[in-house]
Amino acid sequence: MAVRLLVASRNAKKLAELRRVLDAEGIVGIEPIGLDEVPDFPEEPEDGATFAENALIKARSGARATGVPCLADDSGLAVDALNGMPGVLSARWAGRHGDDAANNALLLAQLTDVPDARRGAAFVSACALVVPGGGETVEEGRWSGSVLREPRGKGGFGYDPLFLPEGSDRAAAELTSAEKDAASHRGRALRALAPALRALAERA
Ligand SMILES: O=P(O)(O)OP(=O)(O)OP(=O)(O)OC[C@H]1O[C@@H](n2cnc3c(O)ncnc32)[C@H](O)[C@@H]1O
Ligand SMILES: [Mg+2]
Repeated sequence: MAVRLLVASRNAKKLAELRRVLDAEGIVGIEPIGLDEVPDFPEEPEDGATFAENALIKARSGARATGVPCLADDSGLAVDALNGMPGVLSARWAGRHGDDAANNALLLAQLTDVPDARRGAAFVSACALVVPGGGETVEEGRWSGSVLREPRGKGGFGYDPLFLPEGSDRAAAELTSAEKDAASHRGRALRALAPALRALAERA
């Protein structure tokens, strides 16, 4: 029988990406379930200083509350000219959690006078797996690029319309899902976690 794996994200588009990458990895014996399939539990504040700490906060609380192995992602955009911010504050950069349009507008305004040569940035994802009684694993993935001067494309979510991946002539929001997953911070972090997920499936 398959091991249930709670994929703990309240961001529907991020959740879809996580499920897609898990699917593509073809890990036999894992059945991903969402937060809507387990009883409600209180959310803990994502107040860690790093993506890895926050990913662990989320995965630990999901595993503790449900007794089910839990996978969580914490991610964001680290902009060179802003000393790595918005970073762990990416989801609420303009003040209101998850307001992508306001976050993008504020980021653009902050970078108005930053020349093209200094608009470097990277998406970072930390993916954490916490198994009750079975340990914790965290893997990080990075996707380097730069911040555009105006939004382009309708795909993805968050800062994707403003992110030009290194070596690409299309913004992240102009890529197909498969193209984004192959290159993205989240795709890389989750693929690095695949051995731990396979071990979990085999243990059961
Ligand atoms: O914590 P959960 O419930 O998973 O959902 P969230 O949206 O709050 O997720 P985070 O706390 O990890 O914040 C991540 C933010 O960083 C940005 N971000 C992360 N990955 C991104 C991606 O692939 N493309 C564009 N923006 C991204 C986007 O603004 C997200 O809201
Ligand atoms: Mg969050």
